[in-house]
Parts: sequence; C-alpha cells; structure tokens
Amino acid sequence: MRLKSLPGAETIPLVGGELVYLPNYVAEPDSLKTALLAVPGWYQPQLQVFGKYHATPRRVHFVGDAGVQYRYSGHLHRAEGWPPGLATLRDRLEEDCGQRFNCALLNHYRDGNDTMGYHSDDETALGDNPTVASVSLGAERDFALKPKRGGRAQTLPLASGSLLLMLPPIQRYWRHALPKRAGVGKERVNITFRRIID
Ligand SMILES: O=C(O)CCC(=O)C(=O)O
Ligand SMILES: [Fe+2]
Repeated sequence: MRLKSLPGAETIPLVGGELVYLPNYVAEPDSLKTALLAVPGWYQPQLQVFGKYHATPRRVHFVGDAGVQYRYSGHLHRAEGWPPGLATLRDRLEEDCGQRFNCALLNHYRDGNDTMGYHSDDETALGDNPTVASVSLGAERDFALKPKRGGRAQTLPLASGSLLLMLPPIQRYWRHALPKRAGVGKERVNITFRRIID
C-alpha cells in the first residue's frame, strides 16, 4: 500500500501500528447516508449465542464486486455490485491509498443503543496485512480501541464525513468496538472498505 499524503490527515500512533484520521473526507455525508439507506438489502442478522438467537444490535449490508463472498459474524455475505455513489468513493479511496478495495461492509446504527462489540478485522480472507478504510456518516460516535495484550482502552470520536484508515499491523495487536452511547439520538452509517484476497 502506498498512502498518498492527504492534506488534513492526522496520524495516530499506537503501540504496534497506526491510524490515519481525516475529518472531512466526504463532502456531503448526509446525502450519501440517505442514498445508502435507500439501497435494498439491509438486514439485522440473528446471532446464535449458547443456543439462543439474539438480534445483532445494528443493521448491516454487504456490497462489492459481484460474487465476492465474505464470512463475517457467523454469516456468509455475498456482494452483488456497488450502489451508486459508493463506487465513486471507492475509486477515490483506491487512488489515495494505492490499493484496491473489492467490497465494503455497511453498518447502520439507528441511535446510541446500536453498537458493535470488540473484535479485530483479521479474517484470513483479508490476508496478513489488511488495510481497512472506515468512512462515517451521520451521528458522531466514539470508536474504542483496546490492546489485545491488556492495557487501557482509547477512544476516538468519529465525525460525520470522516475517514479512518486502520493500517497494518493494527488488527494483530488491537481490538476495536463501537460502544453504546445512550445520549445519542441520531443515526449513523459506517462503511468499511476491505479487500478480500482469494
Ligand atoms: O462502525 C464503526 O465505526 C466500526 C465498524 C467496524 O469495526 C466493522 O465494520 O468492522
Ligand atoms: Fe471492525
């Protein structure tokens, strides 16, 4: 990956990796959010935990080059193409990051009660050194990071229209989450652009 020098980018060094944060990457985040929420195919996966089914506390959608498959959170997702508006953003990201992204996972957090638990994006399908590019639209939410070896969690508020690049080898040493924020009444859409290697 050859990262272009992006004006306004802030590098956040962490032990064993780094993040790059750009607050104003998308010019009209609200209209992109509205367009993405209108795309058919959003659903709320049911997760089986100790034999009992629970609804995942957010809605998800998987898009990308037709035929790309990704097993994530116990479900096999199959992409059927890129929604209008997202292909343009992907092209710009590919240009800025110097690498291809062949799919994206969309998450819809309806309000501060919708969350994502601690995990790392380290599926073998992403290869040994994945770069995950995360774009946030709508409500500002805290992104939390915790070292796998133990230690304090750090939080980073993700503004509407921002880009967060999770550069390798961060997924090896850190987990991340989107914690509950009871005071947040507005919705948020997050897009994580990924590259499945087959
Ligand atoms: O919503 C976010 O900012 C995080 C999403 C995430 O970690 C993921 O999709 O793997
Ligand atoms: Fe993630």
